[in-house]
Amino acid sequence: MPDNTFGARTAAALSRRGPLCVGIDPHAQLLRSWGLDDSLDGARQFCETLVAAVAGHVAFVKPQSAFFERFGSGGIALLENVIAESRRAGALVLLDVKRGDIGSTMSAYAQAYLDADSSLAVDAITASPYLGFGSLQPLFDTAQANDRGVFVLALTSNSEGGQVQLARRKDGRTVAQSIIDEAAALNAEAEPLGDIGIVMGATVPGCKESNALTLRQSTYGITHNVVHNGETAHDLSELNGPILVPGMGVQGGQPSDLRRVLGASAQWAIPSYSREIARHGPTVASVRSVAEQTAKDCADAIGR
Ligand SMILES: O=C(O)c1cc(=O)[nH]c(=O)n1[C@@H]1O[C@H](COP(=O)(O)O)[C@@H](O)[C@H]1O
Repeated sequence: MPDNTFGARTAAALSRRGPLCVGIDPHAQLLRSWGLDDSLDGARQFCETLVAAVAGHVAFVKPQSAFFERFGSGGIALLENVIAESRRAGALVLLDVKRGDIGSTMSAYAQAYLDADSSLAVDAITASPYLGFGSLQPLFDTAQANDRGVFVLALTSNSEGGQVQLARRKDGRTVAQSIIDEAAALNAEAEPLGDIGIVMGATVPGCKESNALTLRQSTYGITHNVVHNGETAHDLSELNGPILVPGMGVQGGQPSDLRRVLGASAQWAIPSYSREIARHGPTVASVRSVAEQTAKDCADAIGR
């Protein structure tokens, strides 16, 4: 297996730099809390500081496209700059765009974000499988041809996600489990890791392994809730791919949730923090220091 695949580059980055993804979300409230205007200029200063603080130190940075798109063409130019500077500093860039459309349109998104010739080309993007997992095939094909990756939403961190993602299919699996299984099929036999990641929020119910652990403790008085979680609990044991874990920090997720949600697959966790890290700005030193401490806390929790 060539060293240059996205899976191989991810495994190397997690070993070398530790398990952390820092979100770059030029959010109006964050800009104001840094004493900046909620304007393109403010966003530029915010991004320059974050990139200087973390892109040479953490495994992944994750700009969220919407926070750039809101400034129009100037915002897209800023995003291009963030991508180029972050990659130059050695971070893998995961662009959070959550694209999901019919296959022919997905080919155009693939060209925009995963084709090496595009000015917006990144190492990986997030994608939504809710027009059908197969509709994402053009992304998978372009990613493979360009040594890039795709992170497919499985069980998201927001409380509304379960309405769709925990629904049961006729075969008894949850929709989320079927997405995990489809990703696993694409990653089968890849070494050291496949190119197709999934997204699992830190705020979701535990995986089968951690539920088994909790059920064993049921003699000590654990509630019905645990049994219910057990029924919809997911199984990641065959995934063989990286797992983006948003919902950390401000949304309530803690490093200890990594094992609870991912079980042994936590070794491939990429815990993602946006506001929780950025709120320590506006200095490069304060942002870098909290990012380094957070990466260490996550590594300790995972046992990396
Ligand atoms: O794909 C994501 O990054 C994502 C998935 C998810 O399930 N939940 C989630 O909050 N996110 C993103 O993570 C960022 C929020 O991170 P915090 O500021 O750390 O809460 C936003 O950019 C969200 O779009």
